[in-house]
Amino acid sequence: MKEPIKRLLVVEDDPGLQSQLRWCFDGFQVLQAVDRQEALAQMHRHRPSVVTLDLGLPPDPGGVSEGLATLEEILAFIPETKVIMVTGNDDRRHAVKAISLGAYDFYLKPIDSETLNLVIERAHRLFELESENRKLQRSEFNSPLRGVIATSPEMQNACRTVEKIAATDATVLILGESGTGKELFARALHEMSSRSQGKLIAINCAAIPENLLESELFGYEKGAFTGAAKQTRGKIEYADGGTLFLDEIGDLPQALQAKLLRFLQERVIERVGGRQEIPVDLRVVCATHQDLKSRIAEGVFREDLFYRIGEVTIHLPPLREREGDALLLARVFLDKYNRQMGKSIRGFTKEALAAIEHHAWPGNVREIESLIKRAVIMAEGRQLSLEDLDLAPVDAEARLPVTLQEARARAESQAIRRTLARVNGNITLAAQELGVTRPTLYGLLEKYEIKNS
Ligand SMILES: Nc1ncnc2c1ncn2[C@@H]1O[C@H](COP(=O)(O)OP(=O)(O)OP(=O)(O)O)[C@@H](O)[C@H]1O
Repeated sequence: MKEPIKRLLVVEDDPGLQSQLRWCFDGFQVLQAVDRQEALAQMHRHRPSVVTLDLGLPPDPGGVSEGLATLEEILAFIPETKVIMVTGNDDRRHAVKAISLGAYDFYLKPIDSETLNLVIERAHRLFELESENRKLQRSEFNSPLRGVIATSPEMQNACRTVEKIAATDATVLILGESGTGKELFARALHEMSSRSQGKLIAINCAAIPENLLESELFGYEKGAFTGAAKQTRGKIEYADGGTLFLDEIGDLPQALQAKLLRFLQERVIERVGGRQEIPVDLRVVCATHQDLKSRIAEGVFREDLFYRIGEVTIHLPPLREREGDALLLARVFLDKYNRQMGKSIRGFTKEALAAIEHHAWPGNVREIESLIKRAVIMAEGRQLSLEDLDLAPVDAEARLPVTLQEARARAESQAIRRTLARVNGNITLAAQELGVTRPTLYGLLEKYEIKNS
């Protein structure tokens, strides 16, 4: 395999140093720039992994303001870039400031090419390691199904079911609230199946008026009804060899339920106004957000059709019941819209993370995606905040602990409060129940600021 090109950008306004630096790096394609504008143009064009940046650049060659501003703009554009500040000896203080702004390292003039080579090689290796790591993380996050992002056990299970049944011809029923990914799963199932060369034809049974749905699904013969000017194939015929996705199957009118059942049993259709039986070979995937069992109890959905379409049933839980998925989706969508809109927002504030975890997400994945998209467009800071997301803050008590230490502290303080409440504030009894000495318990009350009244 061809090695990727290693690119280094040298930002230096001194022509002597510039030509010295041009030739001293083995294995790198060296790009050059003399000021901020050129440096950013090179960043946009070549995206180098490492940049050496002179702190004193025109129009402020004697100061540091232009060097620091260039550093900030490079990092705002590609935060992962390894920027090495090249400074004079008396600039040490400013070099440290540059590190606090996100520079990778600094290097004091005069330049010793051998040492600088080592520093740059190491920076490049770190850049590569980090980007490899990011790729691995992404593939870990991504389930085996294309486009499906999930980490919760419930969703991993749903993905495994799809993998298992993809190669079969089983009719599949996908259940879940609106926005949980039913259509996404239907598409993934189609793509993994042996019918992926065929078409996936989707039809929303709730969106088409009842009198049109029959001819839409089954097609019609010329003259079947007023306006039927020519023979027309229906969606089922179009899906021949592929997959038919019937969304909102709970809304299928009863007359059509009987007709669909017949098709599922006999695998032939008759166009509206026709007598000829036409064989069609396809897989049917249905979805609904409704509770079909209660639709059956109400007498509006056929029980025999329910069993026929649900040879395999996949439940997609609402987002609020998927442990860890909301945060993961938020991060992945932030990444996606950062890239799409050329922004470089670095994650979320702590409060925003807690709110994302606790929000009920009635619109599920669709809601979280559009929220993050809007926030990326509107946000002005480096991180997305509660205000950017327009989410309600979570009170500290309910917030999930972030570190193990926090988790332990929270559990300890909760146990103490509960025990004290149970024993009516009796310290001796509480200490006994909790298995600690009285002095230890007093210490803990102080630590967690618990008032024993
Ligand atoms: N696990 C997921 N990973 C990534 N994107 C997802 C996931 N689940 C859903 N989405 C995205 O969320 C949006 C809504 O998903 P989809 O249309 O599949 O939901 P649905 O359950 O069919 O909704 P409805 O019942 O309203 O038709 C789509 O843009 C989809 O790509």
